[in-house]
This record gives sequence, structure tokens and C-alpha cells, in this order.
Amino acid sequence: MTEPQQVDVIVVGLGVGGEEVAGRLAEAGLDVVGIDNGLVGGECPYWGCIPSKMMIRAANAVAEARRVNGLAGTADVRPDWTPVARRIREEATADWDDTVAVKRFTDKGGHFVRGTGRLVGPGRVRVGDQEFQARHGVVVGVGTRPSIPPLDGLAGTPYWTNREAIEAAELPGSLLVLGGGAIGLELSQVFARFGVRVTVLERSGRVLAVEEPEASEVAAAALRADGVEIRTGVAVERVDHDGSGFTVRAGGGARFTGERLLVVTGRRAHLDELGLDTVGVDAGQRYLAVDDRMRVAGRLWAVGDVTGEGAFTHIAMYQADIVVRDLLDQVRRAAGVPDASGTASAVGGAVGAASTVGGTGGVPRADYRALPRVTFTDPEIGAVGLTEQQARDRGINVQVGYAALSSSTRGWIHQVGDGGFIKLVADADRGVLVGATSAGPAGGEVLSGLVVAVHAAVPVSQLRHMIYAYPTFHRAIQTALNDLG
Ligand SMILES: Cc1cc2nc3c(=O)[nH]c(=O)nc-3n(C[C@H](O)[C@H](O)[C@H](O)COP(=O)(O)OP(=O)(O)OC[C@H]3O[C@@H](n4cnc5c(N)ncnc54)[C@H](O)[C@@H]3O)c2cc1C
Ligand SMILES: NC(=O)c1ccc[n+]([C@@H]2O[C@H](COP(=O)([O-])OP(=O)(O)OC[C@H]3O[C@@H](n4cnc5c(N)ncnc54)[C@H](O)[C@@H]3O)[C@@H](O)[C@H]2O)c1
Repeated sequence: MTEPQQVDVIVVGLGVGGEEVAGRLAEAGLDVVGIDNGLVGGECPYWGCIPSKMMIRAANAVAEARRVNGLAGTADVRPDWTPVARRIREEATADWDDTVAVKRFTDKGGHFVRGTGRLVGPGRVRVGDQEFQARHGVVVGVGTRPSIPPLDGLAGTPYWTNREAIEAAELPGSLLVLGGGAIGLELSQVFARFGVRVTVLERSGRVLAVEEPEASEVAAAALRADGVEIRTGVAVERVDHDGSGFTVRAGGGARFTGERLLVVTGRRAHLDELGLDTVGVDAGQRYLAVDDRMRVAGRLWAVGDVTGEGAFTHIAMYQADIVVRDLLDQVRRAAGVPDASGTASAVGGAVGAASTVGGTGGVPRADYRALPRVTFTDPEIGAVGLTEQQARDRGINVQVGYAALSSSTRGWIHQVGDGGFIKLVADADRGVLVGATSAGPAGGEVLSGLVVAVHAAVPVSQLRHMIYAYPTFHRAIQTALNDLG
């Protein structure tokens, strides 16, 4: 082993969060090594958000075309998976090749190493037979991998995770989906709309169990209308594969069969692989705990899914911005620049950039009160902040307001496909919203106003006396506000 190579920053894992941090720090003039053992960009562009939303776009076009019947004449819709699979291969993933993403990073001045990075001491990372020592810090953005339940018979069968489902060039005749969470519901609806016989097997009492019960009902009803069979409260006991199909046996003698089995039962961080013990950090945690500046320990930061603060691309990006600013602030301080303003040119280079990027206004602290999330089923389920139950569990003096979209003018006009609602959760003592759900044809877009309301703690009295355009879906927010009680 040769002497470690001295660099400014080492980023382990160049997924959504890591790539953003590494790229921006390299652009700022720091000497950055970025390490990834998979594809630069991570899960989101290759097996997650982007290709799944391309599938959803296509499946929604199929569903909307079918709605011509009864609304606008007749339409004979014959879905074909070929253009969807082609688009994912050619436009989204370049056939799962990250050449462009690597170049994006190296063009910014970063140094890329393909391999598995592991901490071997404070500021030190080994990858293969190379070792790097970081002057300013190490950032860990290694994401998560599918959490596969230890079910009898499952290991060794050719089950799918999200990766095989996204890569599918041809669709099976039937599909069992283990897990009725975000991935399970989004992909089940897509495949059903393309003619696959889909059965969702969910362990808990309802699908999308982290959201409001009303959201679970809307999502389940929509999927059932697309022909998906949804079973909840299913305790899977055993999985078998006979070469041509799967059999899943569950409690009470239930038995389900399908040509393919998709296992989407959550995700898991793999902290044991990171060498955390060499820097005094507990590798037995479920996720890598961070403070509100994304710091794990001295000069060690983490970003994205591995932090357990919400497995969403927008969280990884939000955290990345904090890491970049905090790290550059540290660089500035190490260079003895007392204040961000005015002194940049005196020290030049990266420190100059640090003063600009991480400087005036200070380093923002992470605040997840108004964490938005959207499950892209049709109708979409958008949510922000606390659910009613979470608010009650925190001892908040809760008021709830509800409005069904089908009772709104726009919902009535929309007619077919108008399932959804607005639900508001208010803190009656403070007179502000602490959470909201917006389910509907454009539920994720309608959500934006509610995110502002929760984030900025806009008084309910002000929200009530705003003007809501007629006849929009978001006008149902006003109805729900008037229902608060
Ligand atoms: C099917 C699906 C759909 C999704 N849809 C959405 C959506 O619509 N909206 C949304 O906000 N989020 C969505 N997500 C979640 C989103 O993809 C993740 O939140 C996001 O990718 C997290 O980014 P990350 O940087 O934390 O990790 P990842 O994207 O997982 O990247 C981690 C990277 O680290 C690398 N790595 C791991 N260990 C090491 C190591 N030891 N050394 C070197 N490299 C390593 C991996 O190869 C990978 O490239 C979806 C996820 C899935 C699976
Ligand atoms: N639109 C989006 O933003 C989007 C889309 C997809 C994924 N994601 C992210 O990816 C994460 C992972 O998605 P996911 O759907 O894998 O996880 P999830 O945690 O959302 O859902 C997993 C589901 O599987 C169920 N389950 C667990 N073990 C089971 C078992 N043995 N049998 C039957 N059911 C079982 C759980 O009760 C849960 O309902 C999400 O939490 C989300 O943060 C986001």
C-alpha cells in the first residue's frame, strides 16, 4: 500500500446527494475525490424516480385515453410496453451507462474512482488498493438497498426488486407484489394498466400506511378500479418458485400465484460496510445519525437516504446544499477567514468560492417540519408535515378539516378520475397548519401551496381570507379550511 493521497474532500457514494456535494465542491475549486461502486447518479436516475415516472406517464396516458369513452366518444386503446421500455433504455438510463454522469463530475474538476469506499481512520478512505486522506472532510452518501424479508424459500428464487422491474423489457402475464408502499403502489398501477394481472400483498392493515387512512383508501380504490387485487393484513409464510412461476403462502391457508414476484418491502442502510468503527461511530445504528448540519462526527458528513431522514431525492438535494455550505464554511474558517464577506479575494481559490457559496447568511440548519412527499399513483397522493395521528401523538391540540374533490366544482367537472380530497391538520393553539394531504388528479402540484403554509406557519386566519382561483382543484383547500374544527 502506497502513502495515502492528500485531497481536500472525499465523497463516498455519488448518488443524488453525493454527486451534488462532490460536483459543487469541485466547482468551488476544492480537490475532490468521488467514489462510487455502481452508477454515478445513484438509484433515482437509473432504477428509481425517473424511469418509474416515465412508466407512470405512459400508464396515465393509457388510462386517460380510456376515459374518452363516456366523456368524449370512443377510444380503442391498445397499450404496448415496447416504447416505454425503449424510452427508459435510451432516454433515461443510456442502457444503464453513466459515462455522461462521470464526465459531468470530472468536467467540474473532480477526480472519479470506481469502487467501494471504506473508512480506515479519521479523514481516510480506502478504495481497492488506493487510499486517500482528506484535509477538510469525508462525506458519506451511500444510499440504501432493498430490505428483503427473511421469508422461507424466498432467497434463491428469481424475485424482482425495483431494479428488475424497471429494467423489464417485456411484461409478465401476472405479478405478485410484496409490499404496498410507495414503490409497490406506483409500479402495480403501471403494470395493471398495461394488462398485467397484479396482486398486492401488504403486511399491515392498509396500503400506504405511513400516510393518512383516507389516502390509503383513495389509493386502494384507484388501484382496484384498474384491476389490481389488494390484500392487506397478509402474513407471508413461505415463497416457492417452480421454474415458471411463484407461489406465496400466507397465514390462514391463503395461497397466491404469479409469474413474477416483486419484493418492495422497504429499504435498508448497510452501515456495517463503511468502516465506521475506525472513526468511533456506531455501525449498529439503523441509519447514520446526523445533526442539523448533516455532521456525523468531526469532519464526517452524511447525505441522503443513509441518514434516515426521508428516502426522497428532494431530501438528498436539500441536505447536499447544507453539507456544501457547512463544509465550505469550515474551509473558510480553517484558512483563517473570519467573515464571509469581502475577504474572499485575499485568500483566493476554493476559499474564495467558499466565501461566496457558504458565506453570508450563515449555514442553514436542516428543518424537516414541512417535508413534502408525493406518491405518483393516479390520483396522486401528496402530503406534507404531520398526519392527524402523528400530530395527536405529539400532544398537539388538533383540528382537522376535510374536503372531497368530487364535491368541488372542478372535481364535478372532471368527473371520471376525480377521486381525492384535501385534509388539513391544524394546531388549534398556534392557529397554523402542521400537516396536510392533497390527493387528486394533480395532488402533487396542489400540494405546493400547503407546503408553503406549513413551512412558513402561515396563520389559518390568513389562509381562510385568501383568494383561490375558480374552478381549480386547489380551491378545495378553502373548503377544507372552513371545515377545520
Ligand atoms: C422505484 C423507486 C422510485 C422512487 N421514486 C422517487 C420519487 O419519485 N421521488 C423521490 O423523491 N424519490 C424517489 N425515490 C427515492 C430516491 O431514489 C432516493 O431517495 C435517492 O436516490 C437517494 O439518493 P442517495 O444519494 O441517498 O442514494 P442513492 O441514489 O441510493 O445512491 C447511493 C450511491 O452510493 C453508491 N455506493 C453505495 N455504497 C458505496 C460504497 N461503499 N462505496 C462507493 N459507492 C457506494 C451506490 O452505488 C449509489 O450510486 C425512488 C426510489 C425507488 C427505488
Ligand atoms: N414517489 C416517491 O417519492 C417515491 C416512490 C417510490 C419510492 N420512494 C421512496 O422509497 C422508499 C422505499 O419504498 P418501498 O415501497 O420499498 O418502501 P415503503 O416503506 O414505502 O413500503 C414498504 C411496504 O412493505 C410492507 N411490508 C414490509 N414487509 C412486508 C412483508 N414481509 N410482507 C408484506 N408487506 C411487507 C410495509 O408494511 C410497507 O407498507 C419509500 O419509503 C420512499 O421514501 C419514493
